[in-house]
Amino acid sequence: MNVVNSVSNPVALTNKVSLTNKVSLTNKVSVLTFSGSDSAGLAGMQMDSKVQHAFGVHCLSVLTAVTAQNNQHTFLVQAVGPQMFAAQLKAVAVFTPKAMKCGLVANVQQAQLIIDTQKKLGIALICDPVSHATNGGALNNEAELDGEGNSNKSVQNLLLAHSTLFTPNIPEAEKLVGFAIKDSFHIIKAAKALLKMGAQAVLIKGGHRLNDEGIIKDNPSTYSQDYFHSVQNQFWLQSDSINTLHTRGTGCALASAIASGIALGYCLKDAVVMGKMAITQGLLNAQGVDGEKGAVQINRVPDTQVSLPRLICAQTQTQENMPFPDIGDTPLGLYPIVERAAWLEQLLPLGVSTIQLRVKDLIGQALEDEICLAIAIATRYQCRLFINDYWQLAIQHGAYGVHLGQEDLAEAQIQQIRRAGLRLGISTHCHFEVAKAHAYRPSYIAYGPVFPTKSKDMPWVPQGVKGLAYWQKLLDYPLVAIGGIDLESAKDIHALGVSGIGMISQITQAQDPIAVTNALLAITRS
Ligand SMILES: Cc1ncc(COP(=O)(O)OP(=O)(O)O)c(N)n1
Ligand SMILES: Cc1ncsc1CCOP(=O)(O)O
Repeated sequence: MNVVNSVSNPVALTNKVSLTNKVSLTNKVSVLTFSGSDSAGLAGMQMDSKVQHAFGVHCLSVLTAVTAQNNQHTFLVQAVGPQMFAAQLKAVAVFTPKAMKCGLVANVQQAQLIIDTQKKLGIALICDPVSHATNGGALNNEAELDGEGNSNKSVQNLLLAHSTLFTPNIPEAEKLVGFAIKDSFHIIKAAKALLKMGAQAVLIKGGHRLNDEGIIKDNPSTYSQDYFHSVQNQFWLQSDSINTLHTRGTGCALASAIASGIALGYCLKDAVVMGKMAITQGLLNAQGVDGEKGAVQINRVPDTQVSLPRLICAQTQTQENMPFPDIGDTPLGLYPIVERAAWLEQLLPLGVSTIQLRVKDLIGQALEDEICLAIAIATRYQCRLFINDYWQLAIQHGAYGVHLGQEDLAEAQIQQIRRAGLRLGISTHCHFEVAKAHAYRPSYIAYGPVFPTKSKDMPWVPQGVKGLAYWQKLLDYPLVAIGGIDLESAKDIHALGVSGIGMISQITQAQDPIAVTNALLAITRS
């Protein structure tokens, strides 16, 4: 089934409330997990269970095999027999999992039963094709596990054809597509081939094997990058490489983190970003065990900016890898968003230090005149004026900055804005968009809607104060809260320590905009 297209609630197509909001105190959602047991406790079901627990999700555990392995050797692998496999499936049938995850699948019979279960439940299947442990030992080769003579390749082909998301690394993808993957073009070609073979989406884990030019090389490169491909979305997730020995269990952990995100109600592309964040943070926290090589350590929902990948898609323009200029030492504070320059004459004398001109109904000379007038007033009051959308006019007339939405990013010449020395603010509404904004290194990130808003049609679930708190904790960028904020809620939002509070209607529709602005300024200065 297609997570992206088949969710009945249209809101689920785009985003959900934050993780902090989403985890219910009285009931957990579950992920139906099919994996092997790893005697070293570094991968397999042991890792799946830990990761899902970290996300506040319950791990329903159907064991596919028992493996006797450590970091050096795989001693023995025994598939769980058909009777035991069926009994486990029967036992977990009382639950109503929200996603499925499979790792090591021992044989075609198991694969078929997993697929039958997925069809019956109609939930997403996140499939990590496991064939070898990091110690090099085969985990589901045909001789040991499949008495029917079916090869591992047929197990993977079967699962691939029914996966909502399939997450091979490069060697695993190479085996399935039948050609060598040597650069990023081959990765894209392989992703397309895997979709043709039936997967609804793939995430090819390039890991350390890609260098800056997208060419695979043997030495660890400066960053790791994974490629996501579905019919609707294609993007790279790029993170700085982490120098650690303790990398066991990353494949299992990634698929489990993504399945957890789906179970919590996030759409696939957000769950994939969350999964990548979990791995990066988990590698930074990784530890050895008794002096032996250890595993990625995921013990909480990812909550640091260093874990956030840079999301690069076709529309992302070449990066100069330079951040946009900062907004200075003074937080953005109260950030009114107005449609005419005349508002600046009213609000700036009150001490408003950041404002946005968001004109939606003018074109040509009238638009340019409005922008010029706003810049002149803002300059007089030394106020930080951001121009919404019209970046060329903002550059031409020397505005302080530009604010762009996600769609505008594709059309604007970002490098021109950067080279002209203007600040850049970017709107975001979910993990996917925050990771996309991060690739531009903007001056600030705006996140919303915090509450329901009447000022703009928005398909996004309002995040609430808790959702915003998650991003305020995570991001090092100055954060602007926006959407449905009023005098009362402004206090709670300010208390989170956000840099700015963006507002349209509370000021522009107020009976007494001056009084409201003064009251809001008192809050943001407190
Ligand atoms: C501070 C701030 N945040 C968000 C927005 C919304 O911008 P955008 O997504 O470009 O949508 P429109 O404003 O163009 O409708 C904003 N303008 N300012
Ligand atoms: C433009 C925009 N972007 C996210 S919410 C929003 C509208 C904010 O307006 P209001 O403050 O009236 O809710």
